[in-house]
Amino acid sequence: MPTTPTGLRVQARRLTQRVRGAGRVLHDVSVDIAPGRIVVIAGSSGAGKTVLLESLAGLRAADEGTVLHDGARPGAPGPEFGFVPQEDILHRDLPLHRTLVYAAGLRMPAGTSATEVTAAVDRVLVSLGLSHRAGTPVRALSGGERKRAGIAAELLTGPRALFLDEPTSGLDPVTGAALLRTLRSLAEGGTTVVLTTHVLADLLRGDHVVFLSPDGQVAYAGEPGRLCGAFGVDTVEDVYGVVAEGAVPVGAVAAGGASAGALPDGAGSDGTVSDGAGSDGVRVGPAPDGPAVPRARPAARPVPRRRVGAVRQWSLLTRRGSALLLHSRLSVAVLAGSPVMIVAMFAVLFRAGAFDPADPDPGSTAMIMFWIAFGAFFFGLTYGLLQICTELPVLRREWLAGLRIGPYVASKLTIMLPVLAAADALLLAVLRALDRLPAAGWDVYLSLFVSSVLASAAALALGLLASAAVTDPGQATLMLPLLCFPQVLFSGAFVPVPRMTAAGEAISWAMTNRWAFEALGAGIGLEALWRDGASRLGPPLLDAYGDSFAGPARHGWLILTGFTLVFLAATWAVLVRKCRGGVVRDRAGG
Ligand SMILES: Nc1ncnc2c1ncn2[C@@H]1O[C@H](COP(=O)(O)OP(=O)(O)OP(=O)(O)O)[C@@H](O)[C@H]1O
Repeated sequence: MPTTPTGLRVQARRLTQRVRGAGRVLHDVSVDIAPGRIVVIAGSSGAGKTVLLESLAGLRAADEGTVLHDGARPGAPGPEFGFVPQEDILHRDLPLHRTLVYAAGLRMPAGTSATEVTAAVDRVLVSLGLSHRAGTPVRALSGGERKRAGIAAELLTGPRALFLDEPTSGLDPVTGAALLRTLRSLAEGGTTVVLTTHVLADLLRGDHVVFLSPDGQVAYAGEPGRLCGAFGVDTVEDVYGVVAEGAVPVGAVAAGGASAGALPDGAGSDGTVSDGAGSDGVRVGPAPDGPAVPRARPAARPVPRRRVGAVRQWSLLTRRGSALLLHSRLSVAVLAGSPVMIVAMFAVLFRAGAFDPADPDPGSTAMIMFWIAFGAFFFGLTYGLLQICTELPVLRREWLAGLRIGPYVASKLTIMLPVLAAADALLLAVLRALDRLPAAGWDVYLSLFVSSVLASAAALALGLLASAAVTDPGQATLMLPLLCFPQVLFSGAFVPVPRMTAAGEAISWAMTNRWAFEALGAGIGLEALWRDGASRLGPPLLDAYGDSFAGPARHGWLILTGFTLVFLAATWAVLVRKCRGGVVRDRAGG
């Protein structure tokens, strides 16, 4: 495993954090974490452990106070930074080794050869005891193995500091202890390790403990062995109890806001959590007066790494996305199943020969065109809706490591568009084969195909936007009917646009389905069929639909392309905002 001779020194000085909806979460917290140590952040649920961890990692801007890395504001994460959140930061469907190879491709500097990537992956797998699971899909790993797999991804670049949010939660005591031993060996190799935990045993396995009180102040900062004694209790469990009741360590200054103390510029000689408050390194009491908070120096920039270029990112993401799609049974079932089901339903619903000019069925022709438009829309929307929300934690972590959102969104389009085109072609081919569509020339079918694919592309982009905007797959599923309903009602198929109210007509402008319906109707020549066909129903329908099908199909294509671009741009903007939210660090490569 690549290790560094010296870990990162991490300091927080009089840090106060507020969270919208929760108010002040951390208050006047000061800690000084020396390189190569394991620091455990503990405290009751909601005490602010995660907020402190993210702040120390530079992922959360300080409301008051300062966070310093090696004495400077947190710089670009680059290879010195590893962060393992509670959520999985690896996709679950591919074998572990392959998953890590993709993760390495995005994290390691441009120019790293495939052999070097494989060697780095092999090394971290050995060091985390996962070599024998290299070929196992991530989803089939045990909880402990998955945690270690997440850590493995972070170790690929040999970080100087590793931040972990509850790495042992959900693990049995033996597996948890083994994970802590792994972290110990990393610390011995020079890495600074900071973790949050609820597991009592973890507190005693670190070098230092920062114990937060329920109101987000440091109740104790010091050696684990002195924790119980400091509060005059026998067990760590009791510490939680007395801290919740507002107890302070025996002999501590009780007045004022508790704090680990504002730090002098320089860690204790033991290089640990230190506050200048005595040999036990524990202070609970007001921070000393005076200019305790030094002004942060401009970030000392690490040696710039050459970031993987946008085209290579796009290519890597496209390959990974395609592999993930094919490995997920659910995705394959949705991709293949929904077109087949819809085509079968259309075949059963409509009679043959509706387009026969000698005996046309004008009402059915309009409905067939509408349902082709809606089928194309539905394929695109369902394919897009689960694309992003299911992997947001992975995206966020990779964004921090240098992933660009543009290539990410482009890769989604690259993967899904050919599948959508195939579904649309299948729909048209089957309807033609069953005589639900007329015997017309290639030019007509090319026009129908382009209209369908553009309708699918716009719906895919809308699905991606919704997927980026929601917070979980459950919300994305709820979006499906919400997005489909207006597309049906305001498409102009059931209530023709000229018969709508002014408000309805205005809304119909924003419906991609309206433009797809009109482009399809124009492409197949509905107007001529209704006007010249041998059906009495044709002229009244023509009258009702007005000039819906009068323009060239190209008109609809342009509008659908515009919608696609707007939705994609909005997806990009939402994702950039979600990734940036509160992050104070620059990104890898600037
Ligand atoms: N995104 C958020 N929106 C609203 N409140 C938040 C958010 N993040 C944190 N909080 C609030 O901030 C406080 C501290 O949260 P934090 O997750 O740091 O606690 P914790 O000590 O890690 O808790 P736990 O041990 O349960 O994970 C909590 O009251 C929490 O509800």
